Amino acid sequence: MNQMTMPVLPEMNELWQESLNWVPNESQQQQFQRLYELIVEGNRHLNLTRITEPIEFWEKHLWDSLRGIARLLPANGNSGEIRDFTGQPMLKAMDIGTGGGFPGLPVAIALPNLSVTLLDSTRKKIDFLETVLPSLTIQNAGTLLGRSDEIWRQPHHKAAYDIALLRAVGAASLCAKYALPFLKNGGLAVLYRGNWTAEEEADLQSAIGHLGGTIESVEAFTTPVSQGARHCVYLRKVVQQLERPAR
Ligand SMILES: C[S@@+](CC[C@H](N)C(=O)[O-])C[C@H]1O[C@@H](n2cnc3c(N)ncnc32)[C@H](O)[C@@H]1O
Repeated sequence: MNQMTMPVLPEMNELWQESLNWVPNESQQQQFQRLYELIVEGNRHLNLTRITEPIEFWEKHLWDSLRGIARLLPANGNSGEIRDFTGQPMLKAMDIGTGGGFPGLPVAIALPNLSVTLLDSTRKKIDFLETVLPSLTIQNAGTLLGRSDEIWRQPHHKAAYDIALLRAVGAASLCAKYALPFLKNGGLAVLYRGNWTAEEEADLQSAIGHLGGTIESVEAFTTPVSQGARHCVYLRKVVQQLERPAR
């Protein structure tokens, strides 16, 4: 298989359907393919990812990104409104430490009604993403340069988001400290993890109380091609934080 040809097209539709009960439409498939090409190209100048083989890219970047928000994916490829547990529409997501755009870019492609902010503290990565967005013709994502532990203090970012996504940014307790200040009451943080231990959960539990967060669920699953172990930890923002989060 040509390195630039990613098997996102019909070959993978069965796997999308079986594993996520969702199949990208043709335009989303083209955007995934283009994203793959742009990441492979960007990797020549920037250290974006070690994952560049087509199937691995599909599994560890596309599928993995979408597995975390599987509960929000509309069935049968239509782009329905996303609602939170109170029935309010979920409109704004923040991908904290997005790097080369994961999980935020696949999420923005899959959920066109969600507005996704791609936040990273590394200028080169944000500059790269600035070139990627027009190439993908994504209207519902934008970039933000800065550190999460500083940006959240700005009034238009504080408690302003419905969803926070964090993958490979640090310990779960640190991710929670980054995420919860951005969330509205009722908002959801998705922590993408590999293995998950009782120690991590205890550490997370003790970090989130004063930030107004609660562990809603922990989902354990394996990836559909290489059967790698994964966990997604879902945190719910239940009250406004009582103290300033630690840096
Ligand atoms: C290992 S990369 C992970 C990238 C991507 N989330 C992924 O899963 O492929 C971690 C990224 O988080 C960024 N980062 C770490 N701490 C951050 C913070 N407090 N605020 C914003 N970005 C941060 C780094 O610059 C880096 O690009």
